[in-house]
Amino acid sequence: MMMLNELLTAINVKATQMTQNILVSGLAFNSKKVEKGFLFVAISGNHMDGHSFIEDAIQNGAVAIIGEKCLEVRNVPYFQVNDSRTALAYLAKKYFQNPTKDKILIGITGTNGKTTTSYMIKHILESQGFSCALFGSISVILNNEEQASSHTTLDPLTFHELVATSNDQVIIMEVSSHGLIQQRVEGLEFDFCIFTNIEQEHLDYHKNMESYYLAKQSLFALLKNSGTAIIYSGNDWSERLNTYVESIGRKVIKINGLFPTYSVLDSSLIDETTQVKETFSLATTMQGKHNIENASVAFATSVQLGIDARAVEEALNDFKGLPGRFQLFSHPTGATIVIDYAHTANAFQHILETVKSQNAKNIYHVFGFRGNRDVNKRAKMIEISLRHSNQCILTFDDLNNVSPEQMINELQLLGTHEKCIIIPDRTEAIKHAWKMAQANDWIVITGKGCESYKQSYTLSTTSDMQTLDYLLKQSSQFKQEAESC
Ligand SMILES: CC(=O)N[C@H]1[C@@H](OP(=O)(O)OP(=O)(O)OC[C@H]2O[C@@H](n3ccc(=O)[nH]c3=O)[C@H](O)[C@@H]2O)O[C@H](CO)[C@@H](O)[C@@H]1O[C@H](C)C(=O)N[C@@H](C)C(=O)N[C@H](CCC(=O)O)C(=O)O
Ligand SMILES: Nc1ncnc2c1ncn2[C@@H]1O[C@H](COP(=O)(O)OP(=O)(O)OP(=O)(O)O)[C@@H](O)[C@H]1O
Ligand SMILES: N[C@H](CCC[C@H](N)C(=O)O)C(=O)O
Repeated sequence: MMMLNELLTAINVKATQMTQNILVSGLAFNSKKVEKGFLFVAISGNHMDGHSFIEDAIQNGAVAIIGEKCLEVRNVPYFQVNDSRTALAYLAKKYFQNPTKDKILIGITGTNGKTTTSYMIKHILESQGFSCALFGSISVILNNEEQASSHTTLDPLTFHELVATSNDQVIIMEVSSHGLIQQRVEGLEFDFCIFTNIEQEHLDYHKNMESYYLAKQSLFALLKNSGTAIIYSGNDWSERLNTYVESIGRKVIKINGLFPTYSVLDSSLIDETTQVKETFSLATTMQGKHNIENASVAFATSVQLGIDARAVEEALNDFKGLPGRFQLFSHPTGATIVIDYAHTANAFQHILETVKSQNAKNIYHVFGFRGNRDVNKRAKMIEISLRHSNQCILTFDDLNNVSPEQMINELQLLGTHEKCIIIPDRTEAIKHAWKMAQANDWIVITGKGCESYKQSYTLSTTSDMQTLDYLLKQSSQFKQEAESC
Protein backbone atom coordinates (compact mmCIF):
# COMPACT_ATOMS: atom_id res chain seq x y z
CA MET A 1 0.00 0.00 0.00
CA MET A 2 1.24 3.48 -0.74
CA MET A 3 -0.34 6.91 -0.93
CA LEU A 4 -0.81 7.94 -4.56
CA ASN A 5 0.95 11.27 -4.04
CA GLU A 6 4.04 9.51 -2.76
CA LEU A 7 3.98 7.04 -5.64
CA LEU A 8 3.70 9.84 -8.19
CA THR A 9 7.01 11.33 -7.05
CA ALA A 10 8.65 8.39 -8.85
CA ILE A 11 7.58 9.80 -12.20
CA ASN A 12 7.79 13.51 -11.38
CA VAL A 13 4.06 13.99 -11.65
CA LYS A 14 2.69 16.82 -9.53
CA ALA A 15 0.28 15.77 -6.81
CA THR A 16 -3.01 17.66 -6.67
CA GLN A 17 -5.70 18.28 -4.09
CA MET A 18 -7.71 15.59 -5.86
CA THR A 19 -5.06 12.90 -5.35
CA GLN A 20 -4.28 13.70 -1.74
CA ASN A 21 -6.06 10.95 0.13
CA ILE A 22 -5.92 8.21 -2.41
CA LEU A 23 -4.37 5.00 -1.19
CA VAL A 24 -2.99 2.68 -3.86
CA SER A 25 -3.20 -1.01 -3.06
CA GLY A 26 -1.45 -2.35 -6.17
CA LEU A 27 -0.29 -1.66 -9.71
CA ALA A 28 -1.35 -3.24 -13.01
CA PHE A 29 -0.75 -2.67 -16.70
CA ASN A 30 -3.37 -5.18 -17.76
CA SER A 31 -6.95 -4.15 -17.02
CA LYS A 32 -7.84 -7.77 -16.27
CA LYS A 33 -5.42 -7.77 -13.36
CA VAL A 34 -6.77 -4.58 -11.79
CA GLU A 35 -8.32 -4.94 -8.33
CA LYS A 36 -9.94 -2.48 -5.98
CA GLY A 37 -7.59 0.39 -5.16
CA PHE A 38 -5.11 -0.27 -8.02
CA LEU A 39 -3.25 2.22 -10.18
CA PHE A 40 -3.63 1.22 -13.83
CA VAL A 41 -0.90 2.02 -16.34
CA ALA A 42 -2.21 2.14 -19.92
CA ILE A 43 0.40 1.05 -22.50
CA SER A 44 0.16 1.49 -26.28
CA GLY A 45 1.24 -2.02 -27.17
CA ASN A 46 2.35 -3.81 -30.27
CA HIS A 47 -1.04 -5.44 -30.74
CA MET A 48 -3.50 -3.59 -28.54
CA ASP A 49 -3.92 -0.21 -26.98
CA GLY A 50 -4.06 -0.28 -23.19
CA HIS A 51 -5.85 3.08 -23.24
CA SER A 52 -8.92 1.41 -24.67
CA PHE A 53 -9.14 -0.68 -21.48
CA ILE A 54 -9.23 2.26 -19.09
CA GLU A 55 -12.98 1.92 -18.55
CA ASP A 56 -12.54 -1.80 -17.78
CA ALA A 57 -9.78 -0.94 -15.31
CA ILE A 58 -12.04 1.56 -13.55
CA GLN A 59 -14.84 -1.00 -13.45
CA ASN A 60 -12.42 -3.41 -11.79
CA GLY A 61 -11.56 -0.87 -9.12
CA ALA A 62 -8.74 1.35 -10.45
CA VAL A 63 -8.40 4.55 -8.39
CA ALA A 64 -6.03 6.35 -10.77
CA ILE A 65 -4.75 5.96 -14.32
CA ILE A 66 -1.42 6.68 -15.99
CA GLY A 67 -1.29 6.85 -19.78
CA GLU A 68 0.63 8.38 -22.64
CA LYS A 69 -2.29 9.78 -24.59
CA CYS A 70 -4.08 13.07 -24.10
CA LEU A 71 -7.42 11.84 -22.76
CA GLU A 72 -10.37 12.92 -20.65
CA VAL A 73 -11.04 10.26 -18.04
CA ARG A 74 -14.09 10.49 -15.81
CA ASN A 75 -14.35 9.56 -12.12
CA VAL A 76 -10.67 8.90 -11.37
CA PRO A 77 -7.55 11.06 -11.83
CA TYR A 78 -5.65 10.54 -15.08
CA PHE A 79 -2.00 11.52 -15.58
CA GLN A 80 -0.38 11.78 -18.96
CA VAL A 81 3.28 10.81 -19.20
CA ASN A 82 5.72 10.71 -22.11
CA ASP A 83 6.13 6.97 -22.05
CA SER A 84 3.91 4.60 -20.08
CA ARG A 85 6.41 1.72 -20.06
CA THR A 86 9.08 3.96 -18.51
CA ALA A 87 6.55 5.23 -15.99
CA LEU A 88 5.58 1.66 -15.12
CA ALA A 89 9.21 0.78 -14.41
CA TYR A 90 9.72 3.72 -12.02
CA LEU A 91 6.34 3.24 -10.34
CA ALA A 92 7.07 -0.43 -9.72
CA LYS A 93 10.51 0.40 -8.35
CA LYS A 94 8.98 2.92 -5.94
CA TYR A 95 5.99 0.79 -4.94
CA PHE A 96 8.20 -2.16 -4.03
CA GLN A 97 10.75 0.14 -2.35
CA ASN A 98 13.60 -0.30 -4.75
CA PRO A 99 14.18 -3.96 -3.85
CA THR A 100 17.46 -4.32 -5.79
CA LYS A 101 19.18 -1.51 -3.86
CA ASP A 102 21.07 -3.68 -1.38
CA LYS A 103 21.87 -6.42 -3.87
CA ILE A 104 24.63 -6.95 -6.38
CA LEU A 105 22.89 -6.62 -9.73
CA ILE A 106 24.36 -8.35 -12.79
CA GLY A 107 22.75 -7.93 -16.23
CA ILE A 108 23.72 -10.06 -19.21
CA THR A 109 22.88 -9.21 -22.79
CA GLY A 110 23.93 -10.64 -26.16
CA THR A 111 22.37 -12.72 -28.90
CA ASN A 112 23.68 -16.02 -27.56
CA GLY A 113 25.17 -17.22 -24.32
CA LYS A 114 23.12 -15.21 -21.82
CA THR A 115 21.52 -18.20 -20.13
CA THR A 116 24.69 -20.31 -20.11
CA THR A 117 26.80 -17.48 -18.72
CA SER A 118 24.22 -16.66 -16.06
CA TYR A 119 24.24 -20.27 -14.81
CA MET A 120 28.04 -20.30 -14.78
CA ILE A 121 28.21 -17.09 -12.73
CA LYS A 122 25.58 -18.41 -10.33
CA HIS A 123 27.53 -21.62 -9.89
CA ILE A 124 30.81 -19.78 -9.20
CA LEU A 125 29.29 -17.30 -6.76
CA GLU A 126 27.42 -20.00 -4.90
CA SER A 127 30.62 -21.99 -4.53
CA GLN A 128 31.89 -18.97 -2.57
CA GLY A 129 28.85 -18.82 -0.34
CA PHE A 130 26.88 -16.07 -2.09
CA SER A 131 23.15 -16.62 -2.43
CA CYS A 132 22.00 -15.82 -5.96
CA ALA A 133 18.69 -15.17 -7.63
CA LEU A 134 18.48 -15.78 -11.36
CA PHE A 135 16.05 -14.38 -13.92
CA GLY A 136 16.22 -15.79 -17.43
CA SER A 137 14.81 -17.81 -20.30
CA ILE A 138 14.69 -21.16 -18.56
CA SER A 139 13.31 -20.09 -15.20
CA VAL A 140 13.33 -17.72 -12.29
CA ILE A 141 15.23 -18.93 -9.24
CA LEU A 142 14.59 -17.00 -6.02
CA ASN A 143 15.48 -18.02 -2.47
CA ASN A 144 16.65 -21.32 -3.98
CA GLU A 145 13.22 -22.04 -5.39
CA GLU A 146 12.66 -22.40 -9.09
CA GLN A 147 9.58 -21.26 -11.00
CA ALA A 148 8.74 -21.09 -14.69
CA SER A 149 9.64 -17.88 -16.45
CA SER A 150 7.20 -16.19 -18.86
CA HIS A 151 9.88 -14.02 -20.49
CA THR A 152 13.67 -13.89 -20.66
CA THR A 153 13.37 -10.41 -19.13
CA LEU A 154 10.26 -9.93 -17.04
CA ASP A 155 8.10 -6.82 -17.09
CA PRO A 156 9.20 -4.39 -14.36
CA LEU A 157 6.13 -4.93 -12.22
CA THR A 158 6.56 -8.69 -11.92
CA PHE A 159 10.32 -8.28 -11.57
CA HIS A 160 10.22 -5.80 -8.67
CA GLU A 161 7.43 -7.71 -6.96
CA LEU A 162 9.49 -10.90 -7.08
CA VAL A 163 12.76 -9.27 -6.02
CA ALA A 164 10.93 -7.77 -3.03
CA THR A 165 10.47 -11.35 -1.77
CA SER A 166 14.10 -12.37 -2.35
CA ASN A 167 16.66 -12.88 0.40
CA ASP A 168 19.41 -13.38 -2.16
CA GLN A 169 22.53 -11.23 -2.13
CA VAL A 170 23.06 -11.27 -5.88
CA ILE A 171 20.58 -10.89 -8.73
CA ILE A 172 21.75 -12.30 -12.06
CA MET A 173 19.45 -11.40 -14.90
CA GLU A 174 19.36 -11.94 -18.65
CA VAL A 175 18.44 -8.76 -20.43
CA SER A 176 16.85 -9.28 -23.83
CA SER A 177 16.73 -6.67 -26.56
CA HIS A 178 12.91 -6.75 -26.37
CA GLY A 179 13.19 -6.06 -22.67
CA LEU A 180 15.48 -3.11 -23.31
CA ILE A 181 13.29 -1.55 -26.00
CA GLN A 182 10.22 -2.05 -23.82
CA GLN A 183 11.88 -0.36 -20.82
CA ARG A 184 11.51 -3.47 -18.69
CA VAL A 185 14.82 -2.71 -16.91
CA GLU A 186 14.51 1.09 -16.84
CA GLY A 187 15.58 2.55 -13.50
CA LEU A 188 17.70 -0.42 -12.46
CA GLU A 189 21.26 0.31 -11.42
CA PHE A 190 23.66 -2.42 -12.44
CA ASP A 191 26.92 -3.33 -10.77
CA PHE A 192 27.93 -5.39 -13.80
CA CYS A 193 26.67 -5.35 -17.37
CA ILE A 194 27.87 -8.16 -19.58
CA PHE A 195 27.91 -8.40 -23.37
CA THR A 196 28.44 -11.86 -24.84
CA ASN A 197 28.06 -11.33 -28.60
CA ILE A 198 25.75 -10.04 -31.31
CA GLU A 199 24.65 -11.50 -34.62
CA GLN A 200 21.55 -11.35 -36.75
CA GLU A 201 18.47 -12.20 -34.71
CA HIS A 202 15.05 -10.71 -33.95
CA LEU A 203 15.11 -8.41 -36.97
CA ASP A 204 11.38 -9.05 -37.30
CA TYR A 205 11.19 -6.77 -34.25
CA HIS A 206 14.23 -4.48 -34.51
CA LYS A 207 14.20 -4.18 -38.34
CA ASN A 208 17.97 -3.76 -38.72
CA MET A 209 21.22 -4.57 -36.95
CA GLU A 210 21.82 -0.96 -35.99
CA SER A 211 18.61 -0.79 -33.94
CA TYR A 212 19.26 -4.22 -32.49
CA TYR A 213 22.76 -3.14 -31.43
CA LEU A 214 21.49 0.14 -29.96
CA ALA A 215 18.97 -1.79 -27.88
CA LYS A 216 21.81 -3.88 -26.44
CA GLN A 217 23.99 -0.82 -25.91
CA SER A 218 21.27 0.87 -23.85
CA LEU A 219 21.81 -1.67 -21.06
CA PHE A 220 25.24 -0.18 -20.40
CA ALA A 221 23.77 3.27 -19.73
CA LEU A 222 22.26 1.67 -16.63
CA LEU A 223 25.63 0.90 -15.05
CA LYS A 224 26.21 2.50 -11.66
CA ASN A 225 29.06 5.03 -11.53
CA SER A 226 31.07 2.33 -9.81
CA GLY A 227 29.83 -0.36 -12.18
CA THR A 228 31.85 -2.46 -14.59
CA ALA A 229 31.16 -3.57 -18.15
CA ILE A 230 32.44 -6.98 -19.18
CA ILE A 231 32.59 -7.16 -22.97
CA TYR A 232 33.47 -10.22 -24.98
CA SER A 233 35.42 -8.83 -27.84
CA GLY A 234 34.41 -10.56 -31.05
CA ASN A 235 33.78 -8.05 -33.81
CA ASP A 236 33.16 -4.41 -34.72
CA TRP A 237 29.97 -4.29 -32.66
CA SER A 238 31.83 -5.18 -29.48
CA GLU A 239 34.53 -2.61 -30.31
CA ARG A 240 31.82 0.00 -30.73
CA LEU A 241 30.27 -0.96 -27.42
CA ASN A 242 33.66 -0.70 -25.76
CA THR A 243 34.08 2.84 -27.10
CA TYR A 244 30.58 3.75 -25.95
CA VAL A 245 31.08 2.48 -22.40
CA GLU A 246 34.40 4.31 -22.13
CA SER A 247 32.72 7.47 -23.41
CA ILE A 248 30.25 7.39 -20.53
CA GLY A 249 33.08 6.96 -18.07
CA ARG A 250 32.44 3.44 -16.88
CA LYS A 251 35.06 0.79 -16.33
CA VAL A 252 35.40 -1.79 -19.11
CA ILE A 253 36.94 -5.21 -18.93
CA LYS A 254 37.49 -6.40 -22.45
CA ILE A 255 37.90 -10.09 -22.99
CA ASN A 256 39.90 -10.78 -26.07
CA GLY A 257 41.78 -13.97 -25.50
CA LEU A 258 40.48 -17.44 -26.02
CA PHE A 259 42.41 -20.57 -25.25
CA PRO A 260 41.45 -23.82 -23.59
CA THR A 261 43.65 -22.56 -20.83
CA TYR A 262 43.05 -18.89 -20.46
CA SER A 263 46.10 -16.77 -20.00
CA VAL A 264 45.42 -13.48 -18.30
CA LEU A 265 48.93 -12.34 -19.13
CA ASP A 266 48.80 -9.22 -21.30
CA SER A 267 45.04 -9.16 -21.32
CA SER A 268 42.87 -6.70 -19.50
CA LEU A 269 40.90 -9.53 -17.96
CA ILE A 270 42.13 -8.45 -14.58
CA ASP A 271 43.02 -4.79 -13.93
CA GLU A 272 46.27 -3.76 -15.50
CA THR A 273 47.36 -2.75 -12.01
CA THR A 274 46.93 -6.28 -10.74
CA GLN A 275 49.46 -7.64 -13.24
CA VAL A 276 48.47 -11.23 -12.74
CA LYS A 277 50.73 -13.52 -14.73
CA GLU A 278 49.18 -16.90 -14.50
CA THR A 279 47.20 -19.23 -16.68
CA PHE A 280 43.82 -20.61 -15.81
CA SER A 281 41.97 -23.59 -17.19
CA LEU A 282 38.42 -22.60 -18.05
CA ALA A 283 37.28 -26.11 -18.82
CA THR A 284 33.76 -27.07 -17.82
CA THR A 285 31.89 -30.22 -18.72
CA MET A 286 30.18 -28.20 -21.47
CA GLN A 287 31.86 -28.76 -24.79
CA GLY A 288 32.51 -26.19 -27.47
CA LYS A 289 34.54 -23.06 -28.11
CA HIS A 290 31.45 -20.94 -27.44
CA ASN A 291 31.23 -22.34 -23.95
CA ILE A 292 34.85 -21.40 -23.31
CA GLU A 293 33.86 -17.88 -24.38
CA ASN A 294 30.97 -17.99 -21.93
CA ALA A 295 33.27 -19.35 -19.23
CA SER A 296 35.79 -16.55 -19.81
CA VAL A 297 33.04 -13.97 -19.35
CA ALA A 298 31.86 -15.68 -16.16
CA PHE A 299 35.47 -15.89 -14.99
CA ALA A 300 36.14 -12.18 -15.54
CA THR A 301 32.92 -11.13 -13.82
CA SER A 302 33.61 -13.27 -10.77
CA VAL A 303 37.20 -12.05 -10.47
CA GLN A 304 35.98 -8.46 -10.73
CA LEU A 305 33.58 -9.23 -7.91
CA GLY A 306 36.60 -9.96 -5.78
CA ILE A 307 36.65 -13.74 -5.89
CA ASP A 308 40.04 -15.37 -5.95
CA ALA A 309 40.87 -16.39 -9.53
CA ARG A 310 41.97 -19.90 -8.54
CA ALA A 311 38.68 -20.44 -6.70
CA VAL A 312 36.83 -19.29 -9.81
CA GLU A 313 38.83 -21.69 -11.94
CA GLU A 314 38.04 -24.55 -9.57
CA ALA A 315 34.33 -23.74 -9.56
CA LEU A 316 34.22 -23.52 -13.36
CA ASN A 317 35.99 -26.85 -13.72
CA ASP A 318 33.23 -28.30 -11.58
CA PHE A 319 30.37 -26.74 -13.60
CA LYS A 320 28.13 -29.53 -14.88
CA GLY A 321 26.10 -27.61 -17.44
CA LEU A 322 22.47 -26.62 -17.68
CA PRO A 323 19.31 -28.05 -19.22
CA GLY A 324 19.01 -28.02 -23.00
CA ARG A 325 22.39 -26.44 -23.73
CA PHE A 326 24.71 -28.98 -25.38
CA GLN A 327 23.08 -31.66 -23.27
CA LEU A 328 24.24 -35.15 -24.20
CA PHE A 329 22.43 -38.48 -24.33
CA SER A 330 23.52 -41.95 -25.45
CA HIS A 331 21.79 -43.85 -28.21
CA PRO A 332 21.61 -47.65 -27.76
CA THR A 333 23.76 -48.16 -30.90
CA GLY A 334 26.59 -46.09 -29.45
CA ALA A 335 25.61 -42.94 -31.30
CA THR A 336 25.45 -39.68 -29.37
CA ILE A 337 22.50 -37.31 -29.17
CA VAL A 338 22.79 -33.65 -28.32
CA ILE A 339 19.91 -31.35 -27.41
CA ASP A 340 20.75 -27.69 -27.77
CA TYR A 341 19.03 -24.30 -27.95
CA ALA A 342 20.93 -23.07 -31.04
CA HIS A 343 18.65 -20.93 -33.20
CA THR A 344 21.06 -18.65 -35.06
CA ALA A 345 23.61 -19.27 -37.82
CA ASN A 346 26.58 -18.64 -35.55
CA ALA A 347 25.24 -20.97 -32.88
CA PHE A 348 24.77 -23.68 -35.54
CA GLN A 349 28.38 -23.18 -36.59
CA HIS A 350 29.60 -23.57 -33.01
CA ILE A 351 27.48 -26.60 -32.24
CA LEU A 352 28.18 -28.48 -35.46
CA GLU A 353 31.91 -27.73 -35.35
CA THR A 354 31.99 -29.02 -31.78
CA VAL A 355 30.24 -32.20 -32.85
CA LYS A 356 32.61 -32.64 -35.80
CA SER A 357 35.59 -32.23 -33.53
CA GLN A 358 34.35 -35.33 -31.67
CA ASN A 359 34.97 -37.37 -34.82
CA ALA A 360 31.30 -37.78 -35.59
CA LYS A 361 30.80 -40.25 -38.43
CA ASN A 362 27.42 -39.03 -39.67
CA ILE A 363 25.58 -36.01 -38.34
CA TYR A 364 21.78 -35.92 -38.46
CA HIS A 365 20.58 -32.42 -37.70
CA VAL A 366 16.94 -31.91 -36.64
CA PHE A 367 15.66 -28.34 -36.49
CA GLY A 368 12.96 -25.88 -37.51
CA PHE A 369 12.15 -22.21 -37.33
CA ARG A 370 9.94 -20.37 -34.90
CA GLY A 371 6.90 -19.00 -36.72
CA ASN A 372 6.47 -15.26 -37.00
CA ARG A 373 10.07 -14.51 -36.11
CA ASP A 374 13.11 -13.33 -38.08
CA VAL A 375 12.82 -15.17 -41.41
CA ASN A 376 15.98 -13.73 -42.94
CA LYS A 377 18.25 -15.82 -40.72
CA ARG A 378 16.82 -19.09 -42.02
CA ALA A 379 18.73 -19.55 -45.31
CA LYS A 380 22.07 -19.04 -43.57
CA MET A 381 21.11 -21.54 -40.87
CA ILE A 382 20.30 -24.15 -43.51
CA GLU A 383 23.52 -23.38 -45.37
CA ILE A 384 25.59 -24.00 -42.25
CA SER A 385 23.68 -27.12 -41.37
CA LEU A 386 24.20 -28.48 -44.89
CA ARG A 387 27.90 -27.67 -44.72
CA HIS A 388 28.42 -29.72 -41.58
CA SER A 389 25.74 -32.38 -41.42
CA ASN A 390 24.95 -35.43 -43.49
CA GLN A 391 21.24 -34.89 -43.30
CA CYS A 392 19.19 -31.83 -42.47
CA ILE A 393 15.86 -32.94 -41.03
CA LEU A 394 13.62 -29.90 -41.22
CA THR A 395 10.72 -29.92 -38.82
CA PHE A 396 8.39 -27.67 -36.83
CA ASP A 397 9.62 -25.40 -34.09
CA ASP A 398 6.92 -23.34 -32.33
CA LEU A 399 4.43 -22.33 -34.97
CA ASN A 400 3.59 -19.16 -33.09
CA ASN A 401 0.25 -18.58 -34.90
CA VAL A 402 1.57 -19.64 -38.31
CA SER A 403 -0.61 -22.42 -39.77
CA PRO A 404 0.99 -25.85 -40.20
CA GLU A 405 0.33 -25.65 -43.95
CA GLN A 406 2.12 -22.33 -44.24
CA MET A 407 5.12 -23.54 -42.22
CA ILE A 408 5.39 -26.68 -44.37
CA ASN A 409 5.34 -24.39 -47.38
CA GLU A 410 8.11 -22.23 -45.90
CA LEU A 411 10.20 -25.33 -45.13
CA GLN A 412 9.69 -26.68 -48.65
CA LEU A 413 10.88 -23.41 -50.19
CA LEU A 414 14.07 -23.47 -48.11
CA GLY A 415 14.81 -27.18 -47.93
CA THR A 416 15.39 -27.90 -51.60
CA HIS A 417 18.88 -29.44 -51.23
CA GLU A 418 19.03 -33.21 -51.65
CA LYS A 419 20.41 -33.55 -48.12
CA CYS A 420 17.25 -31.92 -46.69
CA ILE A 421 14.18 -33.86 -45.74
CA ILE A 422 11.04 -32.39 -44.26
CA ILE A 423 9.22 -34.17 -41.46
CA PRO A 424 6.85 -31.58 -39.98
CA ASP A 425 5.97 -33.45 -36.80
CA ARG A 426 8.90 -32.85 -34.46
CA THR A 427 8.65 -36.15 -32.64
CA GLU A 428 8.53 -38.00 -35.95
CA ALA A 429 11.58 -36.05 -37.13
CA ILE A 430 13.51 -37.06 -34.03
CA LYS A 431 12.30 -40.64 -34.46
CA HIS A 432 13.62 -40.64 -38.03
CA ALA A 433 17.09 -39.52 -36.87
CA TRP A 434 16.91 -42.08 -34.08
CA LYS A 435 16.35 -44.89 -36.59
CA MET A 436 19.18 -43.73 -38.86
CA ALA A 437 21.84 -43.42 -36.15
CA GLN A 438 24.62 -46.00 -35.85
CA ALA A 439 27.71 -46.18 -33.64
CA ASN A 440 29.79 -42.96 -33.74
CA ASP A 441 27.02 -41.00 -35.47
CA TRP A 442 25.59 -37.89 -33.85
CA ILE A 443 21.99 -36.70 -33.73
CA VAL A 444 21.87 -32.95 -33.18
CA ILE A 445 18.49 -31.55 -32.16
CA THR A 446 18.42 -27.77 -31.96
CA GLY A 447 16.05 -24.88 -31.31
CA LYS A 448 13.99 -25.92 -28.32
CA GLY A 449 16.51 -27.03 -25.71
CA CYS A 450 14.55 -27.94 -22.59
CA GLU A 451 11.52 -25.83 -23.54
CA SER A 452 8.13 -27.44 -23.84
CA TYR A 453 6.45 -27.74 -27.20
CA LYS A 454 3.75 -25.15 -27.66
CA GLN A 455 1.63 -27.63 -29.61
CA SER A 456 1.36 -31.37 -29.24
CA TYR A 457 2.86 -33.86 -31.62
CA THR A 458 1.79 -37.35 -32.53
CA LEU A 459 3.54 -39.13 -29.67
CA SER A 460 2.03 -36.57 -27.28
CA THR A 461 5.45 -35.75 -25.91
CA THR A 462 5.90 -32.32 -24.40
CA SER A 463 9.55 -31.53 -25.19
CA ASP A 464 12.58 -32.86 -27.09
CA MET A 465 13.80 -34.32 -23.77
CA GLN A 466 10.55 -36.19 -23.34
CA THR A 467 10.66 -37.47 -26.90
CA LEU A 468 14.13 -38.86 -26.25
CA ASP A 469 13.05 -40.30 -22.97
CA TYR A 470 10.19 -42.05 -24.74
CA LEU A 471 12.49 -43.46 -27.43
CA LEU A 472 15.07 -44.60 -24.88
CA LYS A 473 12.42 -46.37 -22.80
CA GLN A 474 10.93 -47.97 -25.89
CA SER A 475 14.31 -49.31 -26.99
CA SER A 476 15.18 -50.74 -23.58
CA GLN A 477 11.74 -52.38 -23.43
CA PHE A 478 12.36 -53.81 -26.90
CA LYS A 479 15.77 -55.08 -25.77
CA GLN A 480 14.31 -56.68 -22.66
CA GLU A 481 11.58 -58.36 -24.69
CA ALA A 482 14.12 -59.59 -27.23
CA GLU A 483 16.31 -61.00 -24.44
CA SER A 484 13.42 -62.80 -22.77
CA CYS A 485 12.41 -64.51 -26.04
C1 LIG B 1 6.46 -8.22 -28.93
C2 LIG B 1 6.56 -8.16 -27.45
O1 LIG B 1 7.62 -8.26 -26.90
N1 LIG B 1 5.40 -7.99 -26.80
C3 LIG B 1 5.39 -7.83 -25.35
C4 LIG B 1 4.56 -6.58 -25.02
O2 LIG B 1 3.26 -6.83 -25.45
P1 LIG B 1 2.47 -5.79 -26.31
O3 LIG B 1 3.08 -4.46 -26.22
O4 LIG B 1 2.31 -6.37 -27.66
O5 LIG B 1 1.04 -5.79 -25.58
P2 LIG B 1 -0.36 -5.80 -26.28
O6 LIG B 1 -0.84 -7.19 -26.34
O7 LIG B 1 -0.34 -4.98 -27.52
O8 LIG B 1 -1.23 -5.03 -25.19
C5 LIG B 1 -1.04 -3.62 -24.90
C6 LIG B 1 -1.44 -3.34 -23.50
O9 LIG B 1 -2.85 -3.59 -23.35
C7 LIG B 1 -3.04 -4.25 -22.13
N2 LIG B 1 -4.32 -4.96 -22.15
C8 LIG B 1 -4.58 -5.90 -23.09
C9 LIG B 1 -5.79 -6.60 -23.06
C10 LIG B 1 -6.76 -6.31 -22.06
O10 LIG B 1 -7.85 -6.88 -21.97
N3 LIG B 1 -6.44 -5.34 -21.16
C11 LIG B 1 -5.26 -4.65 -21.18
O11 LIG B 1 -5.04 -3.82 -20.33
C12 LIG B 1 -1.83 -5.18 -22.06
O12 LIG B 1 -1.61 -5.62 -20.74
C13 LIG B 1 -0.71 -4.24 -22.52
O13 LIG B 1 -0.21 -3.50 -21.43
O14 LIG B 1 4.54 -6.38 -23.63
C14 LIG B 1 3.98 -7.50 -22.90
C15 LIG B 1 4.02 -7.15 -21.42
O15 LIG B 1 5.33 -6.90 -20.99
C16 LIG B 1 4.78 -8.77 -23.18
O16 LIG B 1 4.15 -9.86 -22.53
C17 LIG B 1 4.80 -9.04 -24.66
O17 LIG B 1 5.64 -10.13 -24.89
C18 LIG B 1 5.21 -11.05 -25.92
C19 LIG B 1 4.20 -12.04 -25.34
C20 LIG B 1 6.42 -11.80 -26.50
O18 LIG B 1 6.28 -12.83 -27.12
N4 LIG B 1 7.60 -11.29 -26.33
C21 LIG B 1 8.84 -11.92 -26.80
C22 LIG B 1 9.17 -11.56 -28.24
C23 LIG B 1 9.96 -11.43 -25.90
O19 LIG B 1 9.81 -10.44 -25.19
N5 LIG B 1 11.06 -12.16 -25.94
C24 LIG B 1 12.23 -11.79 -25.18
C25 LIG B 1 13.35 -12.79 -25.43
C26 LIG B 1 13.94 -12.66 -26.79
C27 LIG B 1 15.27 -13.43 -26.87
O20 LIG B 1 15.28 -14.63 -26.60
O21 LIG B 1 16.31 -12.84 -27.18
C28 LIG B 1 11.96 -11.86 -23.67
O22 LIG B 1 12.53 -11.05 -22.92
O23 LIG B 1 11.24 -12.81 -23.26
N1 LIG C 1 29.06 -17.54 -26.68
C1 LIG C 1 28.30 -18.08 -27.61
N2 LIG C 1 28.50 -17.80 -28.93
C2 LIG C 1 27.75 -18.33 -29.90
N3 LIG C 1 26.75 -19.22 -29.64
C3 LIG C 1 26.50 -19.54 -28.37
C4 LIG C 1 27.25 -19.00 -27.29
N4 LIG C 1 26.78 -19.51 -26.13
C5 LIG C 1 25.77 -20.32 -26.46
N5 LIG C 1 25.60 -20.36 -27.80
C6 LIG C 1 24.57 -21.07 -28.58
O1 LIG C 1 23.34 -20.40 -28.34
C7 LIG C 1 22.39 -21.30 -27.73
C8 LIG C 1 21.61 -20.57 -26.68
O2 LIG C 1 22.49 -20.33 -25.60
P1 LIG C 1 21.98 -19.58 -24.32
O3 LIG C 1 20.66 -20.11 -23.93
O4 LIG C 1 23.05 -19.55 -23.32
O5 LIG C 1 21.81 -18.13 -24.98
P2 LIG C 1 20.72 -17.02 -24.74
O6 LIG C 1 21.41 -15.76 -25.10
O7 LIG C 1 20.18 -17.11 -23.38
O8 LIG C 1 19.59 -17.38 -25.81
P3 LIG C 1 18.08 -16.81 -25.88
O9 LIG C 1 18.13 -15.34 -25.83
O10 LIG C 1 17.56 -17.25 -27.16
O11 LIG C 1 17.35 -17.38 -24.72
C9 LIG C 1 23.22 -22.43 -27.17
O12 LIG C 1 22.43 -23.58 -27.06
C10 LIG C 1 24.35 -22.52 -28.17
O13 LIG C 1 23.94 -23.23 -29.30
N1 LIG D 1 13.63 -21.75 -31.52
C1 LIG D 1 13.44 -20.34 -31.51
C2 LIG D 1 14.18 -19.78 -30.35
C3 LIG D 1 13.82 -18.36 -30.13
C4 LIG D 1 14.43 -17.77 -28.89
C5 LIG D 1 13.44 -17.20 -27.99
N2 LIG D 1 14.10 -16.80 -26.79
C6 LIG D 1 12.63 -16.05 -28.58
O1 LIG D 1 12.84 -15.57 -29.67
O2 LIG D 1 11.73 -15.62 -27.84
C7 LIG D 1 13.81 -19.69 -32.85
O3 LIG D 1 14.09 -20.43 -33.76
O4 LIG D 1 13.77 -18.49 -33.05
